[in-house]
Amino acid sequence: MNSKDERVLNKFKQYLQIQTVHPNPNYEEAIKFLENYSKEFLLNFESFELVKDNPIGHIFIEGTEPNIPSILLNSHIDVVPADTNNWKFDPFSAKEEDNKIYARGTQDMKCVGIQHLESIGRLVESGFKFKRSIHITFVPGEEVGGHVGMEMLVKSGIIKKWNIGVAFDEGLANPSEKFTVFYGEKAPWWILFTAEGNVGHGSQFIENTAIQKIYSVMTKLTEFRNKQLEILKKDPNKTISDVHTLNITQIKAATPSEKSINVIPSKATLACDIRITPKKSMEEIQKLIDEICESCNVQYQFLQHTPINNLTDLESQWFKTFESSCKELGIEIEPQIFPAATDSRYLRQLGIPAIGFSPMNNTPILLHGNNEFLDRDIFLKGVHYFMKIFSDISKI
Ligand code: MET
Ligand SMILES: [Zn+2]
Ligand SMILES: [Zn+2]
Repeated sequence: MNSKDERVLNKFKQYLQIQTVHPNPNYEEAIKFLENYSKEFLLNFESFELVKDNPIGHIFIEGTEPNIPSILLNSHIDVVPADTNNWKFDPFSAKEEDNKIYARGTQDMKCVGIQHLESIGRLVESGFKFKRSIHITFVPGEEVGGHVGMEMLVKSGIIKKWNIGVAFDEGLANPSEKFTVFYGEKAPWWILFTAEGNVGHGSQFIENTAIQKIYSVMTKLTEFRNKQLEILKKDPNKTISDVHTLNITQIKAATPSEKSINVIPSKATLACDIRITPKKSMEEIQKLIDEICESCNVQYQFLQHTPINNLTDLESQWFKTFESSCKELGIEIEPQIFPAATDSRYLRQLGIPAIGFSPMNNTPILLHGNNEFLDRDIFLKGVHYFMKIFSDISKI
């Protein structure tokens, strides 16, 4: 192991140890860490807030042709919670066993954040001159919808100002020898249904209660969910990205006093997480929601809505160059549609081709799961892959 590799492994572990976990991510410490790390490569680092207490880290390297479209390397700083009781080690200790580093964020996606910075830092250090300008961003809030991070970067006009030609963001591990690359993703729609209904004594036959209405909503949503699963199961060539998914993730109803089991509450809510495949029209889903609201006499609101879902053109010069870099590296890639959501959707909405790539082959997909880990050698190889990919793509 050479000293550069030792160093980047330590950086990776330090970043993992910073508790940027919801619901109270420590962004301040992460930004300080990223700033110091950038300074070691003499990279220009700034941080700014578009939403209070949600800092965005930004490294800018001006290209020798600063007016042609630039390259964006984006990662999110935040991670989802981890239930310590179900882990082998403390999920924020970054403990290593059999060459595997265990921590929340090893796969999703602190690995990629470090790899972006380290690969660009090494190239700059070696005297490599980028033709295209490079923007590296570290954004908050991806795991809770991206509203305080990437969505704001887009809405504020900053992304437009940066004149981005191509963006890189997260992907997923692949348990085989191959690497998965994402050229699109499902559109997340998070919906909150609200029912209001009759109240009364818990001993009576009260009609049209809020809970009965929400129960009907649940039945209809579950029917839809089961139909999608059936479509998927029937055809062995289909993957989860070919169908919509739907999960009911919250149900709430109670009188203000939870002890009052004999009082029928006036209000009930249900939240569901729908992921719409870009292979089918969104209209079908909107119709389903409207039909449910009409027939069950409930209201709805979007907690998350992606009205446009663009794909990255696999024939574009950007993707073709990425593909040929991988070929030269001797790694095989499998282009796919991301089954969940990433910040790439905000970029693709602007028509920016985004490539979702987390270089993790021979690795089980453990994002958001227990004992999330990444092998140290796979992580280190990723730095080299990115060096080649970014230097190639900056030349076109
Ligand atoms: N990446 C997370 C997910 O797909 C949060 C994105 S916001 C819909 O669930
Ligand atoms: Zn992620
Ligand atoms: Zn995630």
